[in-house]
Formats: sequence, structure tokens, C-alpha cells
Amino acid sequence: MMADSALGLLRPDTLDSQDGIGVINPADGGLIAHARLYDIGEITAMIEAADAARHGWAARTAKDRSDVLRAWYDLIVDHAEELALLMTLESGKPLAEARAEVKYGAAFIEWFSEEARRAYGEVIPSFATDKRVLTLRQPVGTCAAITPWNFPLAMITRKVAPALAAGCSIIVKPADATPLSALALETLAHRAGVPDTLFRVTPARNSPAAGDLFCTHPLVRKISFTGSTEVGKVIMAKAAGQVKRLSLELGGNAPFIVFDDADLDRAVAGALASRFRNAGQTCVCANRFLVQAGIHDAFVERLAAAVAQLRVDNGINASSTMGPLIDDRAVKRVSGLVARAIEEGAVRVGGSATAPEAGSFHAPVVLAGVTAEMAIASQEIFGPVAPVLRFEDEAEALRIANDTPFGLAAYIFTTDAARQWRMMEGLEYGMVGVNDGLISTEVAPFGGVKESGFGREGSSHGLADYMNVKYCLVGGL
Ligand SMILES: NC(=O)c1ccc[n+]([C@@H]2O[C@H](COP(=O)([O-])OP(=O)(O)OC[C@H]3O[C@@H](n4cnc5c(N)ncnc54)[C@H](O)[C@@H]3O)[C@@H](O)[C@H]2O)c1
Ligand SMILES: O=CCCC(=O)O
Repeated sequence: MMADSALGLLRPDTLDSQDGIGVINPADGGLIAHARLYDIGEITAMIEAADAARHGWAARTAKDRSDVLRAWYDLIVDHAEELALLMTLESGKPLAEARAEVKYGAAFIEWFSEEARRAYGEVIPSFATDKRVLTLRQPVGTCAAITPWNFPLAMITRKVAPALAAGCSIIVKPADATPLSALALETLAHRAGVPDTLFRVTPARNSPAAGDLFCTHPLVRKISFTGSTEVGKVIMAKAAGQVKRLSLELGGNAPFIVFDDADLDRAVAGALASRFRNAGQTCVCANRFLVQAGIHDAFVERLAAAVAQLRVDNGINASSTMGPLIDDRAVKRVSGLVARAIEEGAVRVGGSATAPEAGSFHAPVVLAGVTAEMAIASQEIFGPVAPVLRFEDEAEALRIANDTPFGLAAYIFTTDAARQWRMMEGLEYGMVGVNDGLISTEVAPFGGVKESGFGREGSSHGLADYMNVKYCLVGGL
């Protein structure tokens, strides 16, 4: 019944039990609904209609676009419970986390409704008395976005809101596992006054083919991709054919560094929030814990005790603090990494919270005795496992932390202000959390360096990602 009221947010034509994809609840394997899938011809038509719609949208005043975005934000807030329920059902995350994601995702729409009115150009002091130098900021045009399943709502709003604020049109292909919250967002946007063809959500019959279409259709001027580094590289290579503008928000291998002088309570609370949020399936999750020798044993003991308190259960149950992984394949991959680490000498610490037998659950795990060479310390785990490595001094911590092709987020826990600055400056990452395990907010620029990608989402930089800077010279004055 509850699911029916949440599914009521979707347009009936986006649900299709004959030919659509079955959306499965990872907590119990149950079927939630069938989402209609679009083929390449239909997605091509959407791109062309979006491109036709964008000129009228861009010609409207910034205030007008801002008001429509604000109305979309208000509708999301009004329907927060249904959206959270859809997300819990299709992604498995506990309801409390799904509610937090609705707030977080909506905050990008509110933020960019305000930023829409501040897309200022510049008048630059001229190099000649009879000439003036200025810049205009203009929308990049029709955009395409490809999004993952781990944050099915927020990964969409932080692309669509700045695109619409800038005056662009945008087509979003959501992850195959989580089309429902994306489709609900689309309905609410249209109800708020976003023109129907300007923003479309298109679950695709063939995701790689849809990606190819975005990379090769001449009307698509920009692609914003959030997902794995592996697929990001494919898109980057294909988009090179038309030199398309790109934002790539890719995978990470975040170090979480605890120094001897850290506040231990803060470090353990930060570790729990950073590593076990969304069952460890977060791109900015702490992926490896580097802990200085003097605090190592106390940290491991306290972390293991806190992890044993996690309530692993179907996210729909109010007592659940950790839900399932997205599917059985993910469970197999994560348990394989844990088994291999133990074979290589890592030790499982503490009792573990138990996980339900049915559904795609994986119990949370703390591993000590991990070394930088082990696969568990060099790959993105994307699961509820905390591998702990011991280090002796700051130089060693920095060397291990930077010794990775990834560069998304890093965390340090230290009360020494000078060390905080040395580490903030020395870490080769797009984002650094100091004495805090949760860094995500719409007001800050979210994004990586190295193989974690480029482009920034949130903040004023997030709007700039959807605008071109045009330099104009006025002579003969
Ligand atoms: N940096 C960030 O902001 C950020 C945020 C969330 C997730 N992620 C990353 O996403 C990954 C987990 O998400 P995932 O498993 O959905 O990633 P994924 O790369 O498998 O899929 C992401 C999206 O790409 C689509 N896709 C898959 N193959 C494609 C292809 N060949 N061409 C075009 N599209 C294709 C998928 O259908 C999905 O919509 C992790 O690596 C995580 O770190 C990064
Ligand atoms: O998974 C990556 C995005 C999570 C976040 O925005 O905090």
C-alpha cells in the first residue's frame, strides 16, 4: 500500500509491466514495479525536442527560471516521504538515510534556484582607451547526464538544477537499478513548470548504447557522468570525437588518517559515519584507515565496538541503521575482497552485527593488520568494510595516502593546527575533511582530481560547469 502511494508520483506511462525492467528491492528480492525502457530512437527524439525547447527557456529571465526551480524544490519537500520510500525500496538504504538524501538532493535545487540570478559576466579593465573588454556567461546548450544507483536522487538534482538554472536543457539516464525515484523527480519538475521536453528522464533499454548516443549526437554539447572510473574513461574517449564538454564524477579510494593527537571519540564517530553510511556504497566513503601507532589499538577496539552496534536490516524497518548492498553480485565482490585480505594476513576484529540471511546483505567488518599492497587497500571496496593500516609518522601517512590513481576525498583527524594545514595542502585530493567524516553539502564544490575525474558540483562552481564564457571586445569607442 505504502509503495502504491509512492509509485503514484510517477506518470502512468513510465510504468510498463509488459516490456519494462523489473525494479527489485535488494532487501528482500521483491518486485517493486516495472519501469518503461526507452530505445535509441526514442532517446534521440528526446534530445532533439530538448534542444528545440532550450532556446525559449534560456530567453526567459533568470528570475523566472529561479521561480520554477524553487517551485520544484517546494514540491519535493511536500513529497519527501514518498520519495524517501521509493529510494529505500529500490536502493535498500535505511529510511532515515533516504530522508536525509531527499533533503540533500532538494538543497541543490534550492541553491541553484538562487544561483540562477547570479550568473554575472565581467567588465575587464581595458588594454586600450578606445576599446572595452567584457565577458558574457551563456548556457552550454543541451546536456546529457548519466547517474549511478547509490544516491538515486541527489546525483540527479546536482546536475539538473544547475543545468536548468544556467538555461540549458538536459536528458538524464538513471541507473538500471534505481529508475523510480528519478522518474518521480521528473514528474515533480514538470508539475512545477519545467517544460516537459526540456528535462527528461530516460531509463534505457541499452545503457552503453545510450551512452554512445550521448557521445555522438551533435546536439548534445555536454555530458555529465557520475559512476565508476572504468565507465567514465569509456565516455571520455568516445566524447573526444566531438570534443564535448565533460564533467566526470568517478570512483575514489579515500584515506581516513588518524594521528596520535586526534580526539578519539570524534575520530570513531567520523569513521562510522564516513565508512558505513549507505552500507559503504558512497564514492567519498573512507576506504582505508591509516592510524598512527600510538593510537592504533585504541582506535581499532573502539571502532569494532561501535560497528558491532549497527543494526543491519531491511531499511524499511525503523530500527535499521544499515541496509543491504545493491545486489548479490556486490555481496560476492565484497566478501571476496575480505576473504582475500584475510588470506594475505589481515585479521577480523571484534564481533560483528549480524545480517539477515535473505536479501543482498553483507555484515559490517573491521580488519586490522592490513598493508598498502593488499587489494582491499587499493581498490574501491564499495561495501561495509573498514581496513586498518598502521603508520609511524606524518610523512609515511602522506606517502601512502597519495599513492593511488584516485583523488576524490580524504579525511584527517588531528588536533595540531599546523599539521592540519600541511595535510590539507599535501593531500592530492579534490576534497579534504578535517576532524569530520561527512563533508557533502550543496554550498561546497564536490569533485575529484586524478582518476576520480574533474568538474565540480554544488557551490557557484557547479553553475559554471553548465555555462560558457564568451569574451567580447567592443572597439571604435
Ligand atoms: N564522484 C562522485 O561524485 C560519485 C558519486 C556516486 C558514485 N560514484 C561512483 O559510481 C560507482 C558506483 O556506481 P555504478 O556501479 O552505478 O557505476 P557504473 O559506472 O557501473 O554506472 C554508472 C552509470 O553508467 C551507466 N553505464 C554503465 N555502462 C555504461 C556505458 N558503457 N556507457 C554509458 N553508460 C554506462 C550505468 O547504467 C549507470 O547509469 C562507484 O565507482 C562510485 O565511486 C562517484
Ligand atoms: O556517492 C557519492 C556522492 C555522495 C555524496 O554526495 O555525499
